[in-house]
Amino acid sequence: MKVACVQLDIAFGKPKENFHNVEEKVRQAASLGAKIVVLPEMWNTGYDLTRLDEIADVEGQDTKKLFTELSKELSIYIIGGSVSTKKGNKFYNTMYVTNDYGDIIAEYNKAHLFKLMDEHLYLEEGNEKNLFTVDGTEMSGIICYDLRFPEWTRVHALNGAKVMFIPAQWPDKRIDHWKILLQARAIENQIFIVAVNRVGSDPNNFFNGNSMVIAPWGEILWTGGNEEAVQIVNINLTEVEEVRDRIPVFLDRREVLYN
Ligand SMILES: O=C(O)CCC(=O)C(=O)O
Repeated sequence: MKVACVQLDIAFGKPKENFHNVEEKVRQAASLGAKIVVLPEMWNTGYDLTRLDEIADVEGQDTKKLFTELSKELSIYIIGGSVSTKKGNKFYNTMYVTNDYGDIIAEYNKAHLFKLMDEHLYLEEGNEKNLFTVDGTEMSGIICYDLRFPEWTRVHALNGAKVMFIPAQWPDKRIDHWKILLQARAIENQIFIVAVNRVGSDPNNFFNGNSMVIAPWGEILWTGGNEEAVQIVNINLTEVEEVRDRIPVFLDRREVLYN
């Protein structure tokens, strides 16, 4: 299955520019043969949180329109990273997922808000898991800081996810944590991890990419550099069962000990 990681720079607080860039890159990914296209976190506005009332996507309308149209036209799944949304009078960090017919098959609000970037002051946290099916295979998506909570990844794996997508705006100063945690989550859950970080900078942080695709045995299939990139990576889904046969972690769990 061909997955495209779209590692983007993001224009701070400028949704129009970002929509333009995203459309161009998604088209490029499709032309390279991608079946699934993955975007980074909060790509519409960046972390321009004080202006959300002006710039967040109201009810996700603009994002949903772009994704449904592109997915249908190009016959691709879009794992839409995330966008800042306004739903009712509240703001969220929201992932939309569309299938290759242009239907929205998932909508997820980031569950763990990141205090170091003031998310808790402006955004509401989500309370639902995020599971969806791509060509018959169960997959899932969490967002950035969610990665630091192994129980959150585990609960998705226990619910059948064989691939986990993780869009992010993870700053360069903690990029070692990003790489190690991604690899650990792949190995401990015996799943594919497809993690897409942004590049560039905003008024508070520098982002050096290092998007990653990791196989269930822990092999790193691709690591991005620190510039924009549209990278196709082929993942072989049968590896999940092969790895689980080799070391049957899920059969050996002792649920009774964990509460
Ligand atoms: O956990 C981290 O170090 C980074 C998290 C983050 O940047 C985010 O959740 O937006």
